[in-house]
Amino acid sequence: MNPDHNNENSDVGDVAAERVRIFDTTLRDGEQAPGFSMDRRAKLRMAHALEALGVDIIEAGFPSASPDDFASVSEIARVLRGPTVCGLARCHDNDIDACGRALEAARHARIHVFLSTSPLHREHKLNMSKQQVIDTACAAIERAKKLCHEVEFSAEDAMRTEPEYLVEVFSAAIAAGATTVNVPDTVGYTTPVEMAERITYLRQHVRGADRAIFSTHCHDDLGMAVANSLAGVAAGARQVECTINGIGERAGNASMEEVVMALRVRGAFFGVDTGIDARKLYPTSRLLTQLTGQPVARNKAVVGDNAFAHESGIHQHGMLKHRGTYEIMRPQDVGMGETRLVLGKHSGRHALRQRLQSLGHEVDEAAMDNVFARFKALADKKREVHDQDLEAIALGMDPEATGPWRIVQLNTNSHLGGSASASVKLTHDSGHEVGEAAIGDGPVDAVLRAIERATGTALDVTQFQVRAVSEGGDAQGQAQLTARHAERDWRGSGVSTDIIEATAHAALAIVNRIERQQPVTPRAAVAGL
Ligand SMILES: CC(=O)SCCNC(=O)CCNC(=O)[C@H](O)C(C)(C)COP(=O)(O)OP(=O)(O)OC[C@H]1O[C@@H](n2cnc3c(N)ncnc32)[C@H](O)[C@@H]1OP(=O)(O)O
Ligand SMILES: CC(C)C(=O)C(=O)O
Ligand SMILES: [Mg+2]
Repeated sequence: MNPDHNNENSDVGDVAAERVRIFDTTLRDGEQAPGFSMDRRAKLRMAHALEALGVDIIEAGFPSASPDDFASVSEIARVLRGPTVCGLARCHDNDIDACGRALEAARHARIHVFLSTSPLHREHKLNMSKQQVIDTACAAIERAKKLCHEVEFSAEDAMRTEPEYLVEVFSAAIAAGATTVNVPDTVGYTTPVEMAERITYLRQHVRGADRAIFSTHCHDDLGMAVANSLAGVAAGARQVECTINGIGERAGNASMEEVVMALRVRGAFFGVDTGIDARKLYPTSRLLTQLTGQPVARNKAVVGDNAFAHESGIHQHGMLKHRGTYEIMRPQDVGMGETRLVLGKHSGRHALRQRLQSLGHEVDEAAMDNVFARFKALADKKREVHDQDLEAIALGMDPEATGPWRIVQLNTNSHLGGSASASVKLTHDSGHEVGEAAIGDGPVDAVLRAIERATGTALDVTQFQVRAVSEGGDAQGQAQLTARHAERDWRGSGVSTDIIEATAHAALAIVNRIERQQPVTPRAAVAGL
């Protein structure tokens, strides 16, 4: 690789710019954690999303780790034209050369070499003296520099390293050609005050500090990764290493969405911003959960399901008066759709009335007490009260009623690589029994079709989710279905040790709701079965 070919994206000379570079390591540190491995296709998909998001540097992998990681880094380097593509290397000639080869086709490339500097790591892991660490790091940086103009050096376990020694390490690293010096809190041990002090101290004492970007790389073992990264920025760090959803070794890395939104929402406090298109944060987070199969917690900041959802009556009342009472950013700012006022046992009359009005039900003051009491009674039993439940209450019907349809028999048959068939026998409260069979793309589809035929109710399924609600081989599965019917969304759920049966119960719950709220002549009655 020509070491000068990527000069145009160089960090050097740009130190004063008040923009914080976002260095994404989802595809390296993020996928290093158990359960988060991604294959080449998944990594490439993620890399495109990160490019669209506007990250400055993508750490695409560790080329020496495996042939697939090498191939992933090469491919990402070849296809991405915007961000700098970076590969990680130990201070080993083979690692550095492999990194250089993997990045050959990159428009903007960076080799990231690292070596531990803390006493614990020097003594027990590397068996190196202080001077050997400096010499090894410098030799590695010089080798990398011959392959690539941009070289980052990380002092692994920097926050447990003697500060004066760290000054010597970084001074030597910059003299050897490092353009970014990274200060990792590898084990998530530090605190925000210490991080700010350390970055300030290093910027004051490292020789050649004005020729390099100082960077943070924080882990979340004590839940302070984002706070520590922001403290580093406040003290002058101009690169933050982070990951989508905060994935990474052990408890993870600093979460990109949190860092980015903190810098944006508290822009006046920090006085710096990033180049991230924040409206793509949520879609990118969702993509990662799909590619890894690892969901984020409901209460995760910025991208969790509850980040913009309110169930408590007092908060809902405030939100109805002024959004700013309980939200410091809008869900739209991070690409997440609308704020949700979820009705549950903590909700009050203001939110209930507003939702009923939006559903077309004006409830006068006299009737409201009764509607509210029925709503609370139901909410005590259910986690969330849905629109259909509210409609039933508003119409004076029983939201907990079951039937009229019930399952008597269910059989499914599926063949590997082929279609599946299902047959159902249902009874109707009117006394009729009806049996139907259908084929489909898999047993779930076949069962849904058989139920549609048997009940005469068309279900256009828009969402389908199955999750375990207990543990072990005999775990209960809960199926949740949302279906479109008569221009409305209808929800139903079913629980069984057999997920196909759970699905059938969920579908029937929807059909029953539709029938109870919009009484139709059941097919059984029409057919006279
Ligand atoms: C803090 C971090 O996140 S560091 C990055 C961690 N990521 C990974 O480890 C993922 C990828 N790693 C791998 O696939 C493998 O560990 C490989 C291919 C890199 C190396 O595998 P192996 O050669 O079998 O070594 P192994 O992983 O068992 O041990 C690590 C070796 O690297 C050495 N080492 C560790 N860090 C460095 C470094 N920065 N520079 C030079 N050598 C290092 C260790 O001392 C040890 O050396 P030894 O084999 O001479 O005892
Ligand atoms: C390789 C380095 C930057 C790292 O991941 C760490 O120290 O946590
Ligand atoms: Mg790390």
